[in-house]
Amino acid sequence: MSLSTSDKLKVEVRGHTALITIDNPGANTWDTESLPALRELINTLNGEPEIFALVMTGAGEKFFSAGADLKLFADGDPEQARTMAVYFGEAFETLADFRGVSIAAVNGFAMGGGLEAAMACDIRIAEEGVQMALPEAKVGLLPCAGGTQRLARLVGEGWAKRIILCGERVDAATALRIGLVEEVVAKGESLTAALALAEKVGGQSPGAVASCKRLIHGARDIEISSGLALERDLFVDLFSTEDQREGVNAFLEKRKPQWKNR
Ligand SMILES: C/C=C/C(=O)SCCNC(=O)CCNC(=O)[C@H](O)C(C)(C)COP(=O)(O)OP(=O)(O)OC[C@H]1O[C@@H](n2cnc3c(N)ncnc32)[C@H](O)[C@@H]1OP(=O)(O)O
Repeated sequence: MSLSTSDKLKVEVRGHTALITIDNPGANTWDTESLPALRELINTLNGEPEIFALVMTGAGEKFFSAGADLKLFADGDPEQARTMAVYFGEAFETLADFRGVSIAAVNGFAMGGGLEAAMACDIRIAEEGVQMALPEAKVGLLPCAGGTQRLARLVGEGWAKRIILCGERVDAATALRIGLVEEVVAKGESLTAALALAEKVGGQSPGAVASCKRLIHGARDIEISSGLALERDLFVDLFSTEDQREGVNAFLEKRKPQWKNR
């Protein structure tokens, strides 16, 4: 049984990692089929105790994703625009809240909603030569899939303004320098690098990882005193899980832990 409800989103499970490939012939654009499918897929993965990480990449060599299918905006229909904005929001917020670790293997152009998908992931690995942009204003639109919010948080307001307000494209080296991606690898190597990183997640307690992700995300929006209090509470909560005892005892017994995700 396929975990995906759309042919435009291929899924393959490799160990503890779900490999998601955006596969919409042309430019791997997002549309009214693939966005709800992504949201459903992440919800399904959240219920799969054996899945600790996901890797997202684009089919082919040229595009990670060129963003929204611009054909959908040709009529200037506000209702259709709202539908798309809601689909984007629901899909990428669900992706950002994925219980495990998400890694974007940016193997080609990441434009508009394509870059917004990558930014909704926890970590981005880009290939030399790829270009990234939020060029929505060039076509009279604005990034409505988290771009104005996530880019500024990742790279600061100055670079977010250069990229969004000036329509500047960044290459992989610049993206690394400004903090838009965490690693740059040779052409054709992003998937291997992303899967290798995802493999490392498999060595960590999934419950502890989920709590840490919640704390890191919360740190953006709450007072540090509240964040520190939540950190203590979630630390104590781990002691109600089997994996906490398994992790510490495996270390003391010099063996690999067997995570049960509970
Ligand atoms: C909330 C989200 C909003 C959004 O995401 S709005 C969309 C934001 N994205 C963009 O504006 C990117 C648009 N695409 C481009 O600017 C260019 O592509 C690239 C610079 C990425 C690559 O340029 P090049 O190498 O010349 O390729 P090519 O011939 O333009 O693209 C191959 C085929 O893909 C189609 N395509 C590319 N992007 C989109 C798109 N976003 N929506 C619909 N079609 C797209 C083209 O038209 C063409 O098609 P054919 O082969 O039939 O001529």
